[in-house]
Amino acid sequence: MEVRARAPGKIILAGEHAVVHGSTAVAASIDLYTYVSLSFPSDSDNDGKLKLRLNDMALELSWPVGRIKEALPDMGITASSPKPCTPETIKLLAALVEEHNNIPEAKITLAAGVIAFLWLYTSIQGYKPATVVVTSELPLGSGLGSSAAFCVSVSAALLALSDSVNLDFGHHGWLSFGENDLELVNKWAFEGEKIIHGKPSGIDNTVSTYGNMIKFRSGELTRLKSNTPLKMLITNTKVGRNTKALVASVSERAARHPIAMPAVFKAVDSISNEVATIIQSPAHDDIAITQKEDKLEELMEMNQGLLQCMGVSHASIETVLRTTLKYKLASKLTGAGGGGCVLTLLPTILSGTVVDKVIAELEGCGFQCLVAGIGGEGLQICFNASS
Ligand SMILES: Nc1ncnc2c1ncn2[C@@H]1O[C@H](COP(=O)(O)OP(=O)(O)OP(=O)(O)O)[C@@H](O)[C@H]1O
Ligand SMILES: C[C@@](O)(CCO)CC(=O)[O-]
Ligand SMILES: [Mg+2]
Repeated sequence: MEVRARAPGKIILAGEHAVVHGSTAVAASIDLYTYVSLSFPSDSDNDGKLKLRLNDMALELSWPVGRIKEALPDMGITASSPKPCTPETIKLLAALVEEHNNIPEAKITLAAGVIAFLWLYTSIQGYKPATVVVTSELPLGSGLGSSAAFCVSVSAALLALSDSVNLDFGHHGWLSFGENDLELVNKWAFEGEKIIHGKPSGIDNTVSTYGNMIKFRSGELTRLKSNTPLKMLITNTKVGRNTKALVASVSERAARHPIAMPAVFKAVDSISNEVATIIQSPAHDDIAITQKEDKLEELMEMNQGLLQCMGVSHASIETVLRTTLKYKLASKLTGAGGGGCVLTLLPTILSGTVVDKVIAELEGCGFQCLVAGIGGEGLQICFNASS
């Protein structure tokens, strides 16, 4: 039996970073997915190994399961009750990653993802030999939630072949989890995100699990019903960055300015709440749609200004902002910033010719543009009984 899971990436429309400090944020899933397949070997091809193939990194890692068992304290399988990985266990897992696999220096940020994988695997499936293959349509480390999509799809595949969820194994095609199972996947994915991000708010794994558009504050999810389709241009500056380091830098700034920074976070909270209200407000004609879009553009610009206050913008992001402003279009960074991706609202009345011109100019700067579908399906799985 093989199971495949797919979990989407996301954009944050308002509130990144501030959400880590208790403010509201608004996020939507995008139609780019990370896929994970999990299969257990038959008796004849069981070589006693856990194999992890990371297609996006062109890497195959493997460990004898006996060695994993020997290296870790006896934790037992805790699939139905997610728990955090202790700093001591992270060290043991890091040593296992180093011991059996030479991750090239250029791919070293990958180690945190592999440690998260091993934590999820051993907690949910124990020490069974298996093959796990990961492939993603998302650019990694660019602000589109690749780490969350990775943690959600890995957790879902592992749980799907455990006794802790209730699924129809005979179902053909993509299948959604029930509410309780979604909650379990989301909790495990959050534990994985903690290993990769240090101090995640949980918004990325939550929007990847549930899909659509959400408002999120202090771990609380509110599903939003958008009344008008939003079209966003996503520009990848291709400047590499690391969410863990950026989240830590904002926390350090907050510690240095204990009066000023909470005021910044509070302003972001008001912006996110206004964005959520506008998104859900009815718009029956073109004039109302344009009015909504004008307000959203202004709020995006205000949010970007506050992200600059937090110190997470970057010269490449400023270049995208200046370029889109020439066409009177509003933009903001999305995700952790420091490079990565920028969102530009494409108003409904904007002509295709202008969109083409903006894209050509941005791509002329060496950036990569994509127009992704917003607010689609969250996590789904698919069984392949024949394998
Ligand atoms: N398809 C994948 N294969 C292997 N590792 C992955 C994959 N996707 C994500 N990762 C892990 O996640 C890390 C990137 O996470 P990071 O949080 O820095 O960026 P992001 O999630 O893309 O952006 P953001 O958190 O701002 O939305 C990678 O270095 C790797 O450890
Ligand atoms: C920067 C951040 O706010 C969003 C990253 O997509 C981190 C988080 O909320 O965990
Ligand atoms: Mg991430």
